[in-house]
Amino acid sequence: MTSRSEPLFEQASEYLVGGVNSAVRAFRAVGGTPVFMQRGEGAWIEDVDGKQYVDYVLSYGPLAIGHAHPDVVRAIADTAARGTSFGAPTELETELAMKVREIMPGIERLRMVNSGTEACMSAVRLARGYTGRDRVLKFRGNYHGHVDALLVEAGSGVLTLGIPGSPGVPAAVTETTLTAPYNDIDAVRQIFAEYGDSIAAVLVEPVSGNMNCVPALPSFLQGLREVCDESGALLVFDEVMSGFRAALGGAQAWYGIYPDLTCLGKVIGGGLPTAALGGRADVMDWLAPTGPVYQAGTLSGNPLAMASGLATLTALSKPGVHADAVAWTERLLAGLRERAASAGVPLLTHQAGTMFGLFFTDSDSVVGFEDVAACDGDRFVRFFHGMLEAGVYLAPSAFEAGFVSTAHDETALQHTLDAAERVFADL
Ligand SMILES: Cc1ncc(COP(=O)(O)O)c(C=O)c1O
Ligand SMILES: NCC(=O)CCC(=O)O
Repeated sequence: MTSRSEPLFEQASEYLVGGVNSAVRAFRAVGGTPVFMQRGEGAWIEDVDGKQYVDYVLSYGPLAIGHAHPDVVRAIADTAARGTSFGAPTELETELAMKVREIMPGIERLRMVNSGTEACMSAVRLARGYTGRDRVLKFRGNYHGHVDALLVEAGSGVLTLGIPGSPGVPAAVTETTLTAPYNDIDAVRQIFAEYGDSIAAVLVEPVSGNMNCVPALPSFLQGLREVCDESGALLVFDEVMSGFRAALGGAQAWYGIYPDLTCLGKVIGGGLPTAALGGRADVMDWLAPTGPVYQAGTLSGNPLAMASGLATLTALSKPGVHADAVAWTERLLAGLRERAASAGVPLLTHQAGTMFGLFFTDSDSVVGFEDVAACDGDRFVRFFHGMLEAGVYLAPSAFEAGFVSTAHDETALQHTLDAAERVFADL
């Protein structure tokens, strides 16, 4: 079947690098042409040929209440009609910050930024400024945006495209970056025994969503909290993905383990470009203008993004709304496991609230990058294309997490499970 996506992609590739504006959108790992989309409503997206898909990418996470939610569309339109940006404070910025603090009480003070990358970049600078130390520790397979110092053994597109450490990042910049295997607290303790006095921060995805979906072991996060408390390093949870998803209050609420700083992104903007760094007021106040650590942004706290984020978090935090989406995700995964088992396809699933992971493996435990890499990649590629053909949109990589929204309903569930039953039969 020829699709309008093919000529559009060919044309795009003449003008845009690789035809895309984010490396993960290319179909390099699965083959074929990226599908061009033209609209979305609720759980569904429509491609340029008019074909409909149940969407489990949701713009890589932000659309927690689905596409084009009327509250979000109205909030953006009403705000835009009054002006799109001022370079001066607006009430909306405080309103969104208040909403975030209501949902995540550990976050006393925030700074709005434009992307998850910026939030993580500023977290590293702030931690270094606050502690007067240079080193940071991150984990293999975790992704914190394309921050120079953090593009070391990173997940997401770095993994998918097999780019080990990115050219263009000077060795001097990553000399102060230490890495350890995810979920391995003994390795962390060894690193702290050697470098503890010079570590400014430990950055971790408390639910890793960039090497497929791998939740941290509670003992691992607890251990990180302890080593940070003992050594004076700051614990930074990168909740760009897990925020408002692992639980409404993020992974920190899910585990009951609280970081010093939190990076937020994706859902906080409800599909418009905003993100935030937040945390303990005494640390956050080291940022300019109250403190000496410089941070700024022309469009930071943009009114349209604030309005979109506020409408999204308001709808999502109504009683039972997030919980219903979590229950829906459970039914999705149970249905997929049941159908895979009937077809004799080994399938392990992970769930963290409205995030999920599918692993084609006989193993009953996936806790680190090596376990993810050992899964059957060819089977994933066949599964991906089969589901795409059947009208189910998944990320084009076995190293990405899946996402569910509050708009995913019985129709979407049945459509997905019927598709999976047919696809599993041919795997
Ligand atoms: C955990 C995590 N941190 C940081 C980022 C970077 O966010 P952005 O793509 O908005 O720069 C992402 C996703 O891209 C992410 O999943
Ligand atoms: N897991 C991948 C992402 O969350 C980011 C998407 C992107 O870089 O476009």
